[in-house]
Amino acid sequence: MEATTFVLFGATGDLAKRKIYPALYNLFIDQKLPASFSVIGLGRRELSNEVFQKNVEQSLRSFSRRAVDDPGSVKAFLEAFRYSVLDVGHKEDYQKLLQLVEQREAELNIPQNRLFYLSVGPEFFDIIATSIKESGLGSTKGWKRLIIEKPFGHDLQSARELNQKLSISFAEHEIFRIDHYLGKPMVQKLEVLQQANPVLQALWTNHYIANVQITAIETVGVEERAGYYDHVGAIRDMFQNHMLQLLMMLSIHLPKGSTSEEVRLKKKRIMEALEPLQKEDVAMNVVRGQYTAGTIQGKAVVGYKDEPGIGQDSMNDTFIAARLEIDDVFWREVPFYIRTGKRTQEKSTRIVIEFKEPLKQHSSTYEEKTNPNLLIFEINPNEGITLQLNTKDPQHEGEFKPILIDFHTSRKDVPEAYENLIYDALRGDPTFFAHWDEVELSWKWVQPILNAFEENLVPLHPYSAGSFGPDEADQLLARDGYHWCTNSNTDQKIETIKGEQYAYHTND
Ligand SMILES: NC(=O)C1=CN([C@@H]2O[C@H](COP(=O)(O)OP(=O)(O)OC[C@H]3O[C@@H](n4cnc5c(N)ncnc54)[C@H](OP(=O)(O)O)[C@@H]3O)[C@@H](O)[C@H]2O)C=CC1
Ligand SMILES: O=C1O[C@H](COP(=O)(O)O)[C@@H](O)[C@H](O)[C@H]1O
Repeated sequence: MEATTFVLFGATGDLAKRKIYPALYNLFIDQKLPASFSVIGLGRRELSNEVFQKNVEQSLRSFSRRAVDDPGSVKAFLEAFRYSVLDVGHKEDYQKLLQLVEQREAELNIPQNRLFYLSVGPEFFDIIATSIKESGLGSTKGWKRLIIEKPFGHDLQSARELNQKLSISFAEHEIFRIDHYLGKPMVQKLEVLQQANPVLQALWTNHYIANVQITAIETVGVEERAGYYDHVGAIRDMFQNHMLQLLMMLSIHLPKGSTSEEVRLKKKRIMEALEPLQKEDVAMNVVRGQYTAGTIQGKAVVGYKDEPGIGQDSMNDTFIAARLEIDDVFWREVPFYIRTGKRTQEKSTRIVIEFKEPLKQHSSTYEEKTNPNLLIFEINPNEGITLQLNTKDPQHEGEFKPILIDFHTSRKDVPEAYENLIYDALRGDPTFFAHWDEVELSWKWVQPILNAFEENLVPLHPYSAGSFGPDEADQLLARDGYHWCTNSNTDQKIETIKGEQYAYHTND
């Protein structure tokens, strides 16, 4: 991997502390960083290099999945870090930064490969990109890349404006838009699993698949993010980006050896084939909810309106469920159900594929006793794949009973999303970053929903914290004869498996 200078805007912030430093450290331990690597952290507050390095070390101790117990490794890692004060609006700070970058490049005798990571509020993306160009930081003899955090715009128009501004300073192939769901190992495996398994390839169509359910629910509430979250809600925070990316990754068909360009093109095709919603149809296909007081894992929690920083009149959505259809030859008439929400009963990110039951109409007894075949991709907090099949139960007069074929991975062996993504950006591999075309098409699809919410055309359903969202989200599926497959009605009885192994379980 080529020697690189990693320039981190927002080096004193929460994301840097919790995700970026631990990811860099884990890559360092795994020898996945360039041999010559320089990090320059930026923030408004005055810090010496020593204090900055101490802060980074503290973040490793708090958040790294790897042990931080070898003083030699920790020291070698921290030696790469320098700090410079920068206020995004101060031109002279960029000149100071340029001098420091060049000085470090000279000291380490490395080419001018510069990776700029914008871990700051979205209001600064534009000015930083422009200043990188104007200050000369972007005029390198090597390559330059820009990693940009979410949110990418607030709606279709603002996303287009932001992209237009960024494109003055960086070409599309130099922009790496983070969607951390694309860095999750199981999401990255979806592509490989399909390419490497003819059985999955063969089944991946509307001939065999009855419906697809994509869930990302969490027990946490708004936490300390009222200022941000109350303006975006679940629709912008999760649905427009993470959930639609999961839908794209699941539904693309990829031949073996597909390039990153082909992956992006296929994802774009999916978004283009997504049946558009008219504003007037939103209420039929989208459910929005807001949590009220309840109990989560035995603990009483307040409702959204009583959270710090949220007003009693807030109409913000903390839960979204939607029914979507992809109008292409593979997926026509297969409903995709998506739901995401805060303060639900469990933390679970998963994709469930429910298979059709072609013989169902021919035998009433068969119909009564079997369960649908399910293929479940567990993404978070556990990672695994489960296939639910039916077999006969000799102990119960030959009744059908579901069995689960199950593969789970131990969490400590799984790289964090940010590790995968930073590693890819260092190598210049854009496969698991959001291309502008996808971002624009996602906003385009979501825009009528935003408009319908704005005009109050969609009821905001209350749901108790600790539930699975409003009942209306269940009705979305019930109308088509389906129900959400949750942990409690599928694999609740799978034991936790330590290490990486295959297992076979019955579900009785
Ligand atoms: N935290 C998270 O879990 C996630 C965050 N994100 C995104 O990552 C980005 C960063 O978030 P987060 O770390 O939580 O934010 P924080 O508020 O914790 O940190 C913001 C950073 O920006 C710096 N900053 C603020 N104002 C200026 C300025 N005028 N000039 C220069 N630097 C400035 C701060 O430095 P200082 O105060 O020292 O000046 C600080 O380092 C955001 O876009 C957020 O949406 C995305 C997903 C998850
Ligand atoms: O991007 C975000 O994601 C988190 C959930 O991420 P996960 O990796 O824990 O599933 C969500 O809590 C947050 O609101 C959102 O901004």
